Amino acid sequence: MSQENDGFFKKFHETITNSLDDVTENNFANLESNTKRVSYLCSLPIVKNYDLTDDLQKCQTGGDFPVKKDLEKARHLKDQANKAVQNGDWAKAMQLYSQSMIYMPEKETEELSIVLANRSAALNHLEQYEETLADIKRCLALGYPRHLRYKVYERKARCLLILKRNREAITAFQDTLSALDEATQLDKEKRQKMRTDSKLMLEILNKGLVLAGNPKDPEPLKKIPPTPKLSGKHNPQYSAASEAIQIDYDGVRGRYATATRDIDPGDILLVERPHSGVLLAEFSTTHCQNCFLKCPIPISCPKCPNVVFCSDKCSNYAQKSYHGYECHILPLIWKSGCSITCHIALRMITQNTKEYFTRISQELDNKLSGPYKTGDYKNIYHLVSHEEKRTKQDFLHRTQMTVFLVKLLELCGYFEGQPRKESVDIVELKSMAVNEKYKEDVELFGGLILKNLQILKFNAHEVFELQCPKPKVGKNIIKHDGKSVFLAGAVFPTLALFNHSCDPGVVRYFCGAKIVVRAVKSIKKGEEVSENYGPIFTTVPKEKRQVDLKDQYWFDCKCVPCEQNWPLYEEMTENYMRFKCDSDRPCHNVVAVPYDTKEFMVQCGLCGQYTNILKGLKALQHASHEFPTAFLFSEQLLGS
Ligand SMILES: C[S@@+](CC[C@H](N)C(=O)[O-])C[C@H]1O[C@@H](n2cnc3c(N)ncnc32)[C@H](O)[C@@H]1O
Repeated sequence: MSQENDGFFKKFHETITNSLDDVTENNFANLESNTKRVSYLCSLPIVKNYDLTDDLQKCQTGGDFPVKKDLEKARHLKDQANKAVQNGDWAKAMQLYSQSMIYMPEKETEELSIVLANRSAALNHLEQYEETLADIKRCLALGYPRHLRYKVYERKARCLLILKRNREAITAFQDTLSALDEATQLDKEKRQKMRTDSKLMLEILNKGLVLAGNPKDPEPLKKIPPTPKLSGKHNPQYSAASEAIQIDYDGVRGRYATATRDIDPGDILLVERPHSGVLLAEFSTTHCQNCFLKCPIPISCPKCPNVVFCSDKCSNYAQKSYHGYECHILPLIWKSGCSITCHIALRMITQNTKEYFTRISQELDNKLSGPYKTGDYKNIYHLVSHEEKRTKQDFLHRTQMTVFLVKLLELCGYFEGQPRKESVDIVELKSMAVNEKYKEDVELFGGLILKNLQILKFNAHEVFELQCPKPKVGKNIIKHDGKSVFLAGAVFPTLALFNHSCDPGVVRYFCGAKIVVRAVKSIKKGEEVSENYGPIFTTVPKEKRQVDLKDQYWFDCKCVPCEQNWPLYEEMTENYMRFKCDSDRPCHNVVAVPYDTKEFMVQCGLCGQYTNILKGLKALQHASHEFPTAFLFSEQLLGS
């Protein structure tokens, strides 16, 4: 994935890089800490005085980039939705009301409540009863006009009836009756009819409840699929992982996972939510900003039209942590063209308070102790960053990104400890200079962001959504044309402790933002449990795998397929079986044997020794019984 796409950051990077003289570059290269690197770059006049005005003006006029709420647009969309209702197109109406809601300014509470009430009617027609109830709750909370409330109470009562929540339906019919007293604009006859109907329903429901022995209402339906559970108990030290895994260490490979017991194919070894995860800009109004689930019935942000949420829970969480700040700067992040990695590095800060980092800053360099928790930034801070191997150019580039991200933190109010009230005008980012009064904040948060950027290169994962159009059903087969779509980037601190193999023991997939890691083969107690960072031996030649892994993750892969030079799938013909040379001499050759051979001792073409193939055949038979599809799928790490 490319580091940046076109945007104003690229120009900033090129200008600064080309303007630094040798002395300044050497001064920078001699700095020994991230804090010093950021402070130094921030103090350079060329950086402080860098003028962004022109670039930003261009951004503002370039295309329909949504930045602020827009009452006119919201009203237009509402009118369109009303027309769709008249045509009986409830699905279109639902979409248009959702769009209207996204653009409606927060202060237009009554109009917003009407849009929500209308959307609840569309949802009711679409038989989305739980969602209808949720919108009714929201519209009432926003102060839906009293003289209209009878409509939503009656709708609520009928939804609850369908959901067999009869006790709640009784309350809703009672509310309908009370609301009818205030329905001043409703035709007298209609009002009377509605009153009679509601009373009748109350009578039937009350009698029904008594006859049934006053049963409790069923629980509301939950639509989110349950997250798979770990096989066996949680590891007491690494609670996102199963007890079947432990984390070991050696001087060459660093930390890596090993099996504490025999692991079977299909075992779930890890289920982890991201420490931080960021949705790509192109999915910001189709998927939940917080959990990445698709949002056919979105909830909007009260302040900006740039993101949507799938539920009040996700919305409340995001508003209270990162989105309160990012609401102001998201358009700037996207327009800057900086990578998703930069955004995750920033999110790792905005999701926690300034006080949190100030409090833990003294402990960050201490050795890790206590349970390893996904939400604990201290664990992130200790992930591999290969700081000692970095070049001056690498530091310079990442420090420039940091300068920009620190500026964004200033703009959104982070250094003041709370999100700013008024929205940021894009031209406020006139230069990269940060107010002198935030000098200490620049040091602390600049240092952390620069560290985050280094860590993310080796430890972030791409988050995918599996998109499956309707399966094609043929004679005796069901064919899915599913494809993985890159949706977001995230860092999973426990999974980040797994090392790579070109013949991995696990695959990973996603349930919303949570990652699930399952074994794809038998792994014996004491063996390493490796994941795959992208290149797999079956499809990528050894030379390319070695180069890519060295280039992106800075290690020499010595996994078995690399050491023994296993062939690609396409190089394997059905006419030959392949066996590792099993001679007593150290030989890495793979011996090709015709499948119809009558011999069981075959001679290696390299060392001349003989290998007994019966042992290998037996192992092969055993493995194919246990788990025939070893390689379900594997996605790349984010590496940038
Ligand atoms: C995601 S981290 C894996 C955990 C890491 N070993 C640790 O100590 O935290 C990726 C880094 O681990 C190391 N690594 C991963 N797989 C490796 C392997 N097969 N052999 C040697 N080092 C490996 C490399 O330094 C790589 O940049």
